[in-house]
Amino acid sequence: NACKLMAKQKVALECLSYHATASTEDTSRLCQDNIPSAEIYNLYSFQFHDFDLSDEDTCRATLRMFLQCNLVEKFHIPYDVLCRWILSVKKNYRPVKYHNWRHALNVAQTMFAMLKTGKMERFMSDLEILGLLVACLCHDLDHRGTNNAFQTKTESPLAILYSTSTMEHHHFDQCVMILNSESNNIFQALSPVDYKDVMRVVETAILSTDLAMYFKKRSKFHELVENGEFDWQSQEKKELLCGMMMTACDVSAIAKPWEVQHKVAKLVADEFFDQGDLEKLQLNQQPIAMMDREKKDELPQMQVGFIDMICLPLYKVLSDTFPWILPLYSGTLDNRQRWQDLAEKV
Ligand SMILES: CCCOc1ccc(S(=O)(=O)N2CCN(C)CC2)cc1-c1nc(CC)cc(=O)[nH]1
Ligand SMILES: [Zn+2]
Repeated sequence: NACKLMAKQKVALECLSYHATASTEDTSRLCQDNIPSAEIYNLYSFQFHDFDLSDEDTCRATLRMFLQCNLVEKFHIPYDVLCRWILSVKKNYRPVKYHNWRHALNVAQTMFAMLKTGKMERFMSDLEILGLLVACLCHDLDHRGTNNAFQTKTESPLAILYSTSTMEHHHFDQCVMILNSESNNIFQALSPVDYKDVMRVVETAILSTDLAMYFKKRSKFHELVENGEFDWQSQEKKELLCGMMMTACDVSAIAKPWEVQHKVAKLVADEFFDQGDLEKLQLNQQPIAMMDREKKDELPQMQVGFIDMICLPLYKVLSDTFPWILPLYSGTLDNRQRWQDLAEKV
């Protein structure tokens, strides 16, 4: 009957999440590790990159960020649960060229730097800081290296489940699946009210990483900044600010020193080109220029467009209110010149 079917499905899901979560060995190893300082990992800097970090270092750096924000004490997160959760999140990223675990780490580190070095933490409650870090680490979980349009075009099961912000709903789903897995719930000690609130922060933040949502919300955000909005404490305004911060972190590779930006842009391009190949072969369709490796010469000009359309306006409006994140604006401006020079050479 239906109850038995539901029970079977529940068991199957738990079994699935069992295999999707970290092993006991990996967890205890990370648990015993000594965790280098935030300065050793350069976590306070807007120029951070992960190129020299081993996989284990990426997990230790993530632990260090939680420790620096005192989140373990404030929310009574059992240390072994936090270690297991970090490893489970890492395990649920696929080895695609760009939207992998290291992208998630970089996005979380930019959030950490915006909160600390950018002094934005003063506008955030501890619960919001916890939710934002968790959202950054989980925001692209189980990404397949293909975008929302591709899910729709191929009528993938995900597009049938979610017709808008398809991938972003799936990323949040995966985040919930991990939290509901045995000894992976870092929110286990929170009160029911706090649990509901932090899950709302995480869900809103992850869904706001759909660039289509960013375009919708940013005019409202500009309006608030123009009117000299300071308190940012109303629920609606806070969610708007958190959404803008998530996009700022998600695209922050554009603001990194040129050597870093150049390497990361190649990873982005390679992943886009792989999708373009799939569209040509699987769908017999001509991909958009951004995903067509025959048009790689147009890449520098596309980056200038990306900077002008998405990145600079966002970093400008954010740094108008939060001046200490200006390095994101200036770093992007420097890279704009580099891409412009390359665009003129071709
Ligand atoms: C580097 C390979 C080319 O990369 C791009 C090409 C075009 C544009 S776009 O702004 O014109 N635009 C974005 C919205 N799409 C719906 C339509 C196309 C953006 C990028 C880009 N995106 C990211 C975020 C994943 C990172 C990055 O470095 N570059
Ligand atoms: Zn992302």
